[in-house]
This record gives sequence, C-alpha cells and structure tokens, in this order.
Amino acid sequence: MSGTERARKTADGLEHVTGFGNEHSSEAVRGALPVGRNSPQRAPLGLYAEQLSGSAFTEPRAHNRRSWLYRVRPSAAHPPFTRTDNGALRGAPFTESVPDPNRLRWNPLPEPAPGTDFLAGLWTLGGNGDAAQRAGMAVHLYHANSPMTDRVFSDSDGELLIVPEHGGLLIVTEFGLLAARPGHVALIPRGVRFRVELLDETARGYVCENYGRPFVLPDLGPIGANGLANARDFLAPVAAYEDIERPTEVVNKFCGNLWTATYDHSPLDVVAWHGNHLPYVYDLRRFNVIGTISYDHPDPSIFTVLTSPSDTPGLAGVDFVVFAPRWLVGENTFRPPYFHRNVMSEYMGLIEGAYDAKAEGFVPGGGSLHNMMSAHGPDRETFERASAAELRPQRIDDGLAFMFETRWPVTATAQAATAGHLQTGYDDVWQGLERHFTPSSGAAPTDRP
Ligand SMILES: O=C(O)Cc1cc(O)ccc1O
Ligand SMILES: [Fe+2]
Repeated sequence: MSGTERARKTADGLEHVTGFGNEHSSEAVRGALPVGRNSPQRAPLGLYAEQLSGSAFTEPRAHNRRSWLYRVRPSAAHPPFTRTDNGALRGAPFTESVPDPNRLRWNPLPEPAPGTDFLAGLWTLGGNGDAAQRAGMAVHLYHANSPMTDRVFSDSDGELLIVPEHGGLLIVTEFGLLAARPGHVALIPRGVRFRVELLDETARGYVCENYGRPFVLPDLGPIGANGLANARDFLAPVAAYEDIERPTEVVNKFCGNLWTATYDHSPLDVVAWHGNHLPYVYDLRRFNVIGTISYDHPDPSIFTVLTSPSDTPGLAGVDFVVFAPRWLVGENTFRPPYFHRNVMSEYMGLIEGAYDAKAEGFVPGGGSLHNMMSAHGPDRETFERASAAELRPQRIDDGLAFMFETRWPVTATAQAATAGHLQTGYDDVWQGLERHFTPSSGAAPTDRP
C-alpha cells in the first residue's frame, strides 16, 4: 500500500490517514491517482474514474462532500437489483406501531443463529423520520457469528454509525480497511459499499442509521479551539482493493427495503481515491471529557461526539453522545443524571460496565428508550445513594455508555415492542422514591456552597 499522503499505522497494523472531514487521497498502486485533474481522457493504469457524491453538487463548500474513485470496473456495470427479504431490518417511516410514551428497556439481543453475518444480524429497534425525505434516524442492533463472504452491503438511505459492544469488526470498504473494536465507533457514509469480517468469534453492537445531514463535530463555542472529540483522532483508511472475479452478492438498502444483485466481481475494487466522503473510525477513549469543576450536573450535550445538524441551529436530527470515564467533583451537587423530561428523545446503550444513573438492569448490549417528554432519571437506588454520598472527588471509570438523542420521538418496531428481551416492570426502578417534603424543616431554598 502506498499512500499519496503520509499514512499512520495503528495498533491493528492498519494504515490510516487522520483528521475529520478532511480532503484525503490514497493509492494502493503507485500512479493510480490522476494528477491535476479528476477525470482524464484515460484514467491511469486502465482504471475507471467515478464520482461518489454525499451532498448536492451545489451545497456550500463547507458542507460539500464527494470522493473520486479509481476502480477496476465502474459501479454502473451491474445487473438489475431485485427485492430480497428485509430480515429484521425496518426502515422509516415507522408505521407498524404507534409511538409509545412509556419508558422502555431491553436486554441484549439473543444469540444469533449459526451462520449469521453482520447484515443478516441487523435488527431494527425503531426510529423516526422518512428515509425518502432524508430526515430522521433509526436504531438498529446487530449480532453476528460469521463473516460476510462474497457479500457486500451499501445503504442509500443514510450513513451508518456502528458502535461495537462485543467483538471486533474488520470493515472492508471501497476506500480500504478499518478495524473497530468495543470502545470504537465506525462510520460508513451513505452509499459506500462494505463488508464486515469478525475479529472475534462473535460480534454484537448498535447502529445509528442517520437519514439526515451527515454527522459533523459539534461547535465548541466558549470551550475554545480544542476538546470533546478532537479532529485529529478520526482515522480514515488508505486505499486497498479486492481483485476478485467470482459471484458477489451486493445488497442495497433503498427507502427501507433490501435489494440484491449478483455481480461477477467484487465491487470493492477501488485502487485509488481522493475526497472527503469517507469512512472513518474513532476511539471513544480519546474523548476529551469536559464537565463541571464547581457545582451542578451539566446537560449531556457537553458529551456530544458527533451531531447531525438540522436547519434550526442547535436542534440536531440526532446527536451521538458518550458517557466516558471522568472525575466528578461538583460541590453540594446531586452528581448522577438528574430527574428530567426532555423534548428530545433518548436511546441509550451500554458498551461496557455500568452507567451512573442506573444501579441495575441497564446492561452491556441492552438499551433504553426515553421518548419525548417521558419522565426519567436516576433509579431509586442511585437517588438514595447519591443523595447521601460524601462528596469527595470521585472517578467514574467503570463504564462506557452512549446516547443517540434525536429531535423526533422514536417509534419502536413491532418486533422491539413484543421482543422477549423487552424488560417488563422497568417503571419499577422509580417506585419507592419516598416523599421527604417537610415544610417545617426550614431548609434554605438556595443552599449553595
Ligand atoms: O437520561 C440519561 O441518563 C441521559 C442523560 C444524562 C445526563 O447526565 C443528563 C441528562 C440526560 O438525559
Ligand atoms: Fe435523559
């Protein structure tokens, strides 16, 4: 592999180019990338030139996303696609059930049947918006025990933010190879073809399918020029191609449904590329956590890794938020997440360990849905413990949780609403919160340090 810009090797032995949203370029064979033009009369080495657009041609430069691919065969050379079974995948609009105002919580997906690959193992929990309108999001889970062999997937409906919880993934994309292990997230842009191999025997995790504007880093405002997820920690692959001449199934998700075509070659045959519509991985342990060093519990927007903006400033189609190891030092403060009702809808998952608002029942691989305006917060046990705790500096380092927070309510699919792994009695975690109100006790209403 020879990168046209200096590539960096990471622990997985893979080379990467670094940075968020950058123009990168890479060639797996020296001389494959045309110099000084995108579309020469004859592309180098007998390759075909092809543009992949992730934004309208005319979007402002800051939002414009496209990559040029130099490939063995043009993507256009393919047989017709026909409908195939959607399996447990569902798409927006989510109309098979009514949106539920109740607080819902799930245990992890059951073990997959033998021979389940990443694509077959995708299971839709719910979502909102409309894929055809390019607005909204879906929450999927996956479980897999087999590699995708001679099988490639692409999603025309949106980008896929993959959050492994168990087992590592080797993601073979048109742009090259990415490894994503628990604690990493991987992003596959809209339309990019890829297949997933397993780095461990089984794999399990979460996927946010974002139909709306592509994820970007949030603005930092008064935080300044650095912090939260730093752009330099995002890793894109270097060019690597498959030269495989045997039948390969290409599955495309289009407006909620799966379509299939059998090519006579692997379409992961891109020898060189340049552009900014690229897959990437990010290690959540690199997240620079910012929080209070005085009092009160800041809103979790301070933990935003990536945001998909809408046309309204500050109102995300979906935010991806991480609850990473950090110190809690707030004085005279109830330190875990507060009781709240939120106009945004919150789906939460757990990558490892425990989450500081829930003593029990919220487990790695499981998830909770707190829809628009539903009342939630610390469970009884957490409330009682944190209200009485001695407020020494405390390090929270026994868990990695995340949230997909979206502007629209999440409608659970029928399979999620009736799943055996849907917990019953989740409401009970807030039962037994006793009344303590004693009007005569005379506590100072503004009892600040
Ligand atoms: O509900 C949750 O646990 C997520 C969350 C965390 C937090 O620290 C503050 C608000 C919030 O919604
Ligand atoms: Fe919340």
